[in-house]
Amino acid sequence: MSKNALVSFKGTKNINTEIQLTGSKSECNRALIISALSNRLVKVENLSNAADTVTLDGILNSLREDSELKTQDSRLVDVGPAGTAMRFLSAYLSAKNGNFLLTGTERMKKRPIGILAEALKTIGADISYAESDGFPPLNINGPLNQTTAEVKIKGDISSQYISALLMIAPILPKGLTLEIEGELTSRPYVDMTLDMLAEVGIKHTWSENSITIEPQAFKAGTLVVEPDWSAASYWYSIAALADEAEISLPALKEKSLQGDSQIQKIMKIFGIATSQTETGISISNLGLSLDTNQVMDLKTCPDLAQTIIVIAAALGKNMSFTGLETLKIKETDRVAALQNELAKIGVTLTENNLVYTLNTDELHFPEKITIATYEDHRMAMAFAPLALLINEVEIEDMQVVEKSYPHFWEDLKKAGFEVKEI
Ligand SMILES: O=C(O)C1=C[C@@H](OP(=O)(O)O)[C@@H](O)[C@H](O)C1
Ligand SMILES: C=C(OP(=O)(O)O)C(=O)O
Repeated sequence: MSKNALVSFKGTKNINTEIQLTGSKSECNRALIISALSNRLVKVENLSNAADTVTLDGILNSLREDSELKTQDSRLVDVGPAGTAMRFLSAYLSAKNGNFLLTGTERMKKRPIGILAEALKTIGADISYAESDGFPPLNINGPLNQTTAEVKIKGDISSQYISALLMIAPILPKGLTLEIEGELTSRPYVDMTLDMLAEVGIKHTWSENSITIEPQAFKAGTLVVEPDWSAASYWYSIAALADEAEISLPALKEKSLQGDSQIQKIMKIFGIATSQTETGISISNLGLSLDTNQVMDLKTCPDLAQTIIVIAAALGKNMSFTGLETLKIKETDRVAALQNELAKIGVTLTENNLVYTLNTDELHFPEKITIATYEDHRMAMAFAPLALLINEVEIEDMQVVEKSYPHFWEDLKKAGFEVKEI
């Protein structure tokens, strides 16, 4: 039986705390794949305890043991709800020797992968869809026999397809040239992939829409993972909804590989200041609010969307947002989930020509609300800070946070929230 969290905050809403966040799951999952591709020449430091990272690490370790046993049977590889693991392993396993059935949760079977699978087939991979065309599970028979280095790939559905291909490019006999068609979504994640590859000696060229990586060897080294900026965003939310806040987040860097570090800039409009300290970053609520009458484009930081939209709603800002299209194919349809749950505080989020606008004219805070989480960690973490404004916030299926931030509830308690498991 899954448990719910009953979250409340008694007394003055002053938050003064230091929170040690776990490593970025995006950086970790790249580091693990790169380490495996380099035959462990590349080491990883500060591995996250995010369930998605633990899952990928476990899979890569067991594949390594299996390959020592030289099993010929098809191996079942189950990533659960981990999108990056599904996409990165599709490419990784295509390049490896063996037969695999790559699968995940029921939701994973509804998250498209056809663009990546077809690109892999173009370069010579042997992949077929085990259930529905274009979706996991995938049958993969590796290693691929590379026929071409050139592949066109749509950029506007998920950047994970592109990162997956870029990581295997150095070990392919012909390397890869990806021609990205349409607008590239979530671009900072592609930059992160290329930056991490560069750290271990892999060069690339990016000219107009084409990224090329020649066959080349990984250099020995250690990829040190920074704490997770997407997780940090919930502390910005807490700072914004509190009366006063001073929160230290050790080991985070103002200039980060993670695109979600742009939360620093975004939150200025809600009066939250960030400063780099010797040990990490520190955020504080200055009590000022800047102009929120702008349309905010979230295409480069989709994982911040729920945090920012819930903050704006709770502060009564009728803001507009663009770049939310990809939210529909994440852990849940995040737009629908936001619409359902914001309705519980009288807020609507409506779409017109791909512009989403909040209407907070009927905003109200009941004594208690119960938030459904739709198997989405970010629904739980984006809504829990409302306990600073609402006496009791019940978050359904509290363990959902494990996907990226297993200590979330413990950290809330540390900051003075009461969290009861019910
Ligand atoms: O490459 C990555 O680590 C990620 C890319 C993004 O996905 P899309 O590129 O599908 O938007 C992001 O939402 C996801 O949480 C992690
Ligand atoms: C979308 C996410 O993850 P993934 O695509 O890796 O499942 C996320 O963490 O918000």
